[in-house]
Amino acid sequence: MKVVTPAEMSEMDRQTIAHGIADYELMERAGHCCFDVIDRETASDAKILVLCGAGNNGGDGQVVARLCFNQRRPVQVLFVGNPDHFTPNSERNFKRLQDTGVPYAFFTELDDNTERMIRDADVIVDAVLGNGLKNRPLYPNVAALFEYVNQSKAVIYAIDIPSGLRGSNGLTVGQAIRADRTLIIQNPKVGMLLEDGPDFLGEPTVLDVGISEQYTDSQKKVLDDESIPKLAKRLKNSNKYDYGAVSIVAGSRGMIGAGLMSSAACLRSGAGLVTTWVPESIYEIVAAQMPWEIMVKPYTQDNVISQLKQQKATAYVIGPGIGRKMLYADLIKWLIETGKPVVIDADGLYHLSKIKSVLSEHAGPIILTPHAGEFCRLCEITKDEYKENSTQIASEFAAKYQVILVLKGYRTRIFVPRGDDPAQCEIWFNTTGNPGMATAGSGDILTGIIAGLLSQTSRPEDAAKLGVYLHGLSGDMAAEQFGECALNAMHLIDKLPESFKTTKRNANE
Ligand SMILES: NC(=O)C1=CN([C@@H]2O[C@H](COP(=O)(O)OP(=O)(O)OC[C@H]3O[C@@H](n4cnc5c(N)ncnc54)[C@H](OP(=O)(O)O)[C@@H]3O)[C@@H](O)[C@H]2O)[C@@H](O)CC1
Ligand SMILES: Nc1ncnc2c1ncn2[C@@H]1O[C@H](COP(=O)(O)OP(=O)(O)O)[C@@H](O)[C@H]1O
Ligand SMILES: [K+]
Repeated sequence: MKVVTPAEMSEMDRQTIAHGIADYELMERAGHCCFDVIDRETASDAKILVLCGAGNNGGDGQVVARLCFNQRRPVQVLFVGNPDHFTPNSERNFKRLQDTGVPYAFFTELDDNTERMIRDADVIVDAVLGNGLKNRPLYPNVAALFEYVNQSKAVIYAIDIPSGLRGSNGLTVGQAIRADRTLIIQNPKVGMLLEDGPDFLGEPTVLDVGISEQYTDSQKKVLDDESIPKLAKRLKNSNKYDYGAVSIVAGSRGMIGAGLMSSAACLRSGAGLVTTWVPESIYEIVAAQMPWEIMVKPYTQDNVISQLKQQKATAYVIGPGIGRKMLYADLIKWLIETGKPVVIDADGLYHLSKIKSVLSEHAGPIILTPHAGEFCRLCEITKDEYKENSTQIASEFAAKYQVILVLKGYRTRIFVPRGDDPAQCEIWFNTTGNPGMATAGSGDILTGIIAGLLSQTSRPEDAAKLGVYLHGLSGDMAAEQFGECALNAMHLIDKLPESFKTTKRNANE
């Protein structure tokens, strides 16, 4: 399924209409689909209040109200928007609403009457602002209304997108409806998956109203059980060298756990051989704690490259827990020059940010796994610039440097460049994971998983996609067992076997 921007959604609407489905018919379908869900989930005597804007989102709301009324449900409409600005289809539905006899009122300000309407409602349907939201502050009376609605006890259903939430980036225009359920028309919008979007959305359901995603060339897609790549079956006639030898440069004094976690996750993800390189000063203690299967080797600032040269590796990791005291620029340059796949994470990204130009030319695949802060440093942008426009900036970065970018967050995105046009960059939005994973070491484990998979496939992007998906799935399984609060990074490693097994596409091992 594609993820779209509001502009791409509008183009899909336009093309679908141009190809023969009348816009009034589309609105009718959208309203019917929303009504079906609400009708199914709501007690027959629940008092329903539908808030309708002047645009087509409000038109969808009017259809819902009419259908509720026809089913003898207690329903009324509050118009939040100037009726002089009705779109033609809203206007047409307004006439039908009047003919049907649905009770309605016009909102002017938050007075006793509107407060009572909201207080009395069991269900509030938010159809004020949808895909046509513009990035300007709400009028103060509407902002006050939204605040009051958000405090109500009613179950809130948002149609298409919670009003006030920006479909482009998940920021609000200052205030937005905080929905319990969002009934998404046809395709998820980018902003539903980023920043505040998921918290305002509540529980989402995507409704198929017959708008076709073939009418957009959006390269943004949902990464789910259906779309994850498949690992090749292990041949009987194979040995450990067929599944890669990963060299991991990780850990420093005070941060020994990072290397342990990355390495253990890498091993669990199927790498044939894992060697972990640590500074001499922590060698003894790391070696004592490392799983038996993993080789641990010491290095110093002076001999690190010559040491690594002696060990044949099919993929490299640099970063988890390496800190900022030692110098890693030469090592990073050398790793990139080997032409082998390299995963750069955590403080590896800090060191990389000082020598970013080394990315300009590279032969082998590079996977970078920054969280938002690390990415901002790498791109020299502010947090606000990131929030406003992260999808565009990250596409440009991935295309410019020809790297696979794993941009971590609640819904981690994997950017896979296709040529040097950022518009062609594939963006995969992961669907697994939960806030319980916001815990120390969780990222180190992701890096290990990706490296382990990288050593078993010739398609690095597959390792990134599958790694992110399985990491999140392990997190969901751990949250299911322990709850989000008590979830620790090590639980993710414990759950890896189960997540590998239950992933449909890998279950035929
Ligand atoms: N055929 C189709 O296209 C289909 C569309 N469908 C539905 O239509 C929805 C999109 O409808 P849309 O394009 O009419 O825009 P919509 O979201 O109603 O908003 C426009 C109104 O909001 C106002 N407004 C905007 N920003 C504002 C702000 N910051 N603060 C305050 N007001 C603001 C704006 O005011 P104006 O800027 O004109 O003064 C105007 O009145 C989509 O989400 C889906 O539900 C489905 O039925 C399927 C078929
Ligand atoms: N709120 C959240 N919901 C889902 N996943 C999260 C959340 N916060 C963090 N994560 C995931 O946990 C990992 C954290 O990585 P990172 O910030 O590098 O942590 P660390 O450096 O402690 O290992 C990432 O994979 C990220 O996607
Ligand atoms: K809405």
